[in-house]
Amino acid sequence: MFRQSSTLICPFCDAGAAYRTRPPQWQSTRSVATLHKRRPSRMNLSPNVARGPPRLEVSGKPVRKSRNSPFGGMNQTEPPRPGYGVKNPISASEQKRAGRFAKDTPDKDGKEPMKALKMQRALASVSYEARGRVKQTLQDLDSFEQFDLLPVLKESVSTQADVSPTPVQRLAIPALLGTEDGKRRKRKEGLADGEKKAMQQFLLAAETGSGKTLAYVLPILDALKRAEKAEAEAERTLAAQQPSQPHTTNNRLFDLEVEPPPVPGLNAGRPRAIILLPTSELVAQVGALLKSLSHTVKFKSAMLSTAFTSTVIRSRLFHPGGVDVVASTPHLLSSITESDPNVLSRVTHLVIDEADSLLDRSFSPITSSIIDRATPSLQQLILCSATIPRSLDTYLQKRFPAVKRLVTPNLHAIPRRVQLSVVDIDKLPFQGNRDLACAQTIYDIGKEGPEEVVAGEGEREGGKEKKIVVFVNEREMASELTAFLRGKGIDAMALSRDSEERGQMEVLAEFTGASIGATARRMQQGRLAASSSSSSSSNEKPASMTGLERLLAPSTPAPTPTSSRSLPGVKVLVTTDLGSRGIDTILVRHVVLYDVPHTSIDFIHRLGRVGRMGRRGKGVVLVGKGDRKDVVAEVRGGMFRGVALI
Ligand SMILES: Nc1ncnc2c1ncn2[C@@H]1O[C@H](COP(=O)(O)OP(=O)(O)OP(=O)(O)O)[C@@H](O)[C@H]1O
Repeated sequence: MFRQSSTLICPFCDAGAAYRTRPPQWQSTRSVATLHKRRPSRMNLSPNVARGPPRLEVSGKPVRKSRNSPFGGMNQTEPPRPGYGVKNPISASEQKRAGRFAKDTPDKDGKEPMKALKMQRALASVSYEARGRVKQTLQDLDSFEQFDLLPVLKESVSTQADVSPTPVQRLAIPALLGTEDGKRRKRKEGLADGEKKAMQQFLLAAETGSGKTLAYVLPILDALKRAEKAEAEAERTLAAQQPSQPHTTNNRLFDLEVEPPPVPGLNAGRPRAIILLPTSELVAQVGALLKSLSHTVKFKSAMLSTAFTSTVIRSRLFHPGGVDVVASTPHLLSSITESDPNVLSRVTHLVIDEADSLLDRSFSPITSSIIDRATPSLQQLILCSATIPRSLDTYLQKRFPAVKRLVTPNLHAIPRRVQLSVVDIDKLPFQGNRDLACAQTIYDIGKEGPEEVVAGEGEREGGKEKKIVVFVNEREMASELTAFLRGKGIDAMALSRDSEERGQMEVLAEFTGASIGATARRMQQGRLAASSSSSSSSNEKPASMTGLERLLAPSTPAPTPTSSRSLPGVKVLVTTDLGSRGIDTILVRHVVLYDVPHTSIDFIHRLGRVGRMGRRGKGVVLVGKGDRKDVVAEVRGGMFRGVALI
């Protein structure tokens, strides 16, 4: 029964008859039933029940019946809204808490959301359509023989890599040679004397460990050798065209014969190609590749970095025999060119390797000034990177809008052959102790079965040991964690900007498998010269010490044998971002991310130390309370699906 102002509506009356307030006979339901000559117990539903309750009105306005009452859901004449009452299997907040925030399922637009990574707005996007197009064009190239490279270069490649070219090499080599359309090399004959071809600009972007170095080194060497040949031919032609002057000679028979002054090496201090790299370690790595190629291709290379003394640097750069290719850090090269601007006067090829680092806010002014000063003679500017951050993308659009982008189909994707697992440090037994979780993870890896053996690697120095790289976000943490791990009986070494530069090459060589013989010896000589010129401090250690001995020597934090445990056959490198860029850690199968990386760029570079050149690899990320579990989940989801991170 509904009370409406002073009107009462009878629930038994089909017509919904209204009565005046408090009629005497409405003392009870029974009396009402009697009034209508019906028994409540035999009540039938009205055939008009589907019409719904009578429309209630107050002062002519409809009144909404509240559903928030025990009978609110009764007598519904319309179906409830779609999905009403259907239990959501996992609510959005539940999913978020569980760290699996619906990243594996596309949203309603069919796009992969990657919401957390999107928030970071770190990487420039490359359309899947463009990737697909590139993939198709690369299909037919499967041998170095198909490239228009000089035969001597093709031969030397077979000593470097006895296999087929990688996608980035298939893409970049023809483009840099100018033969990507299948036509013959474009010659410069059409140019008038002194006229210079417009500088070509390339961005070479491909996944980590995919052979980018060889992809730009081979075409550069090819160009240098061809230019050298062309110059020699031109000189010969010029000499042949010059008329012989017998009369003059006869007339001067009694003149004093004046020898032309000795021409100092024309190439001394004026390289034709320069490769800029962000760290001394990378200079050494690329320098080693150049050195090995120079044995067959015959050219002169020099590596310049602060790991060498100024005497060594000068003697290399200004060697009377000349220098063709220089690998250097930007700061060092910039300071050299301040005092000797001619160093850049003949450069035809300039490579900015790890361009995302070298053109970021900290490096950009110095790198840009080198580009500016080299531009007058430059034929090719090659930017090379494993990631294209948005900042680099914007820089290129503004500064080099004509840059040709050579981007491989798998750019920004961490390969599926790399597995990423997660260790929750808040759970037992770690209870938030990240150091302990890291040590236990290393022990777990150490106790796993033997590693996949790759042909040739077993013979390399230390090839049978397990190599693990641990990445930390803060460089102060590198030495702290190293000391902790040593205390737990783990053979750990630190590599960060705080570490002594001495010994870094030797430390890295244990993880890259690089021959530390000649290169390290040269670096050692450079360092020795430096140390002898500076006042010897009590911290100086004998030069004969190996990298490990140096690290273990008293001036560095000594390993505290607090643990009776030990983990033989495992070597650990604790490093920062310094060790994540470009270092070819080909012997490493495991990476531990002690901290959750700040951006997807860091994820790509750090996990890129494993899974290089088709190898398998494992990554373990330690996550705790304050960490971005959503980011980790998205990266894992992306890796699982084999899609590019954003
Ligand atoms: N065609 C090839 N076949 C097999 N191995 C190759 C080939 N080209 C290069 N390599 C080897 O692959 C390894 C990785 O090469 P490189 O360091 O140039 O990779 P990258 O793409 O520059 O990596 P990053 O982005 O980490 O700097 C090196 O050990 C190199 O010798």
